[in-house]
Amino acid sequence: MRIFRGIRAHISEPCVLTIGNFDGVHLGHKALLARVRAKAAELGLPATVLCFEPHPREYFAPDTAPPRLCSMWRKLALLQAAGVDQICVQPFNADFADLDADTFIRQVLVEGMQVRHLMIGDDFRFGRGRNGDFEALQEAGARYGFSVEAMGTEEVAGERVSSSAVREALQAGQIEHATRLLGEPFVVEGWVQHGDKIGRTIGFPTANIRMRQQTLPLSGIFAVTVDGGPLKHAVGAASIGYRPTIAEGLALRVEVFILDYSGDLYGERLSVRFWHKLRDEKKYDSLDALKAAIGKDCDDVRAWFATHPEYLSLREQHG
Ligand SMILES: Cc1cc2nc3c(=O)[nH]c(=O)nc-3n(C[C@H](O)[C@H](O)[C@H](O)COP(=O)(O)O)c2cc1C
Ligand SMILES: Nc1ncnc2c1ncn2[C@@H]1O[C@H](COP(=O)(O)OP(=O)(O)OP(=O)(O)O)[C@@H](O)[C@H]1O
Repeated sequence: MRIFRGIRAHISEPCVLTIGNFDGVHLGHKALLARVRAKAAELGLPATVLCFEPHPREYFAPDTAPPRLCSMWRKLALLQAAGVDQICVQPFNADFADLDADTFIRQVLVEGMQVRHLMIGDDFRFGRGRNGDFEALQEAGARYGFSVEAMGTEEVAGERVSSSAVREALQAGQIEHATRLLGEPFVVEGWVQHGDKIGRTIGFPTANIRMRQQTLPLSGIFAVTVDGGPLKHAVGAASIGYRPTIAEGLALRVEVFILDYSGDLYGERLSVRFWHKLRDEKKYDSLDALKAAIGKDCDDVRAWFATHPEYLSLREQHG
């Protein structure tokens, strides 16, 4: 898969194109990408994605933009797995945001990307003030010689699949629903770093995952599986929170206690898959009370996996 930064960076081939943020690469995105890939094969052209960095909402409202579902690296890996041939990552800056719909079509789609067929979602809007729509694209396509196709809405149980819906499910603790929308469990990936080494003193040493971002779309205590280093589909209890029992005002921490494992994971890169939320984080009166709570969490994790055998086949698929 080829990756370009910016539309003027030598995309010299005509292509079948789709555009969007693709945060999380959920089932709606996957359905759209399957259509793009099929059309690209039919026309003998590369299946191409144009996405933006930062996301437009992060550019316009950095303080209120929602947390990302995945890192740029994971997005690229998921797009590659979906059969995309090339990706153009366009910096979203003041100049780009200011392009009106006509200029966007001419400079970006026609001259920059050399689009021959454009596949978009049913709600796609573009250009300054989000003024451009499907009709504008069709009209321009007739003028410039490209075709445009809008994909019908991809739904799961009557609900439109969207990155926002996945975020809302995660925020509400409806992890199984997020899994249905994504088509696989939500993942946090990162390197294991040193924590405060309190966990081992209460019998629950944890792998602390280094996070780049300071916000995540979910919080609390979860049943998870962990892959990476020596671990393959290891079962664990994960905590995403601020550890109020230890002190006030601590930074957000993602940590996992891996059941039935003892060993050194420092410096390993782990993927933590979230299957089920057990509870919210709590401030306990003592470390003993915290220890008892984590012990119960581990029992609950075992019980959850024991009563949900379907996760076994899913973790084989997505491990
Ligand atoms: C399954 C699990 C549940 C946890 N629940 C809470 C909690 O409810 N409240 C809290 O303050 N900390 C909670 N923690 C975080 C602990 O405070 C943390 O693991 C401990 O401080 C060890 O930190 P360290 O890895 O830096 O040594 C939880 C951790 C795990 C693994
Ligand atoms: N459920 C869906 N059905 C059809 N097309 C979709 C669906 N979800 C997204 N798309 C399309 O995929 C492309 C990329 O989507 P994008 O990531 O920008 O939006 P989204 O997933 O709807 O996220 P958000 O919730 O932030 O709006 C767009 O063309 C969009 O219209």
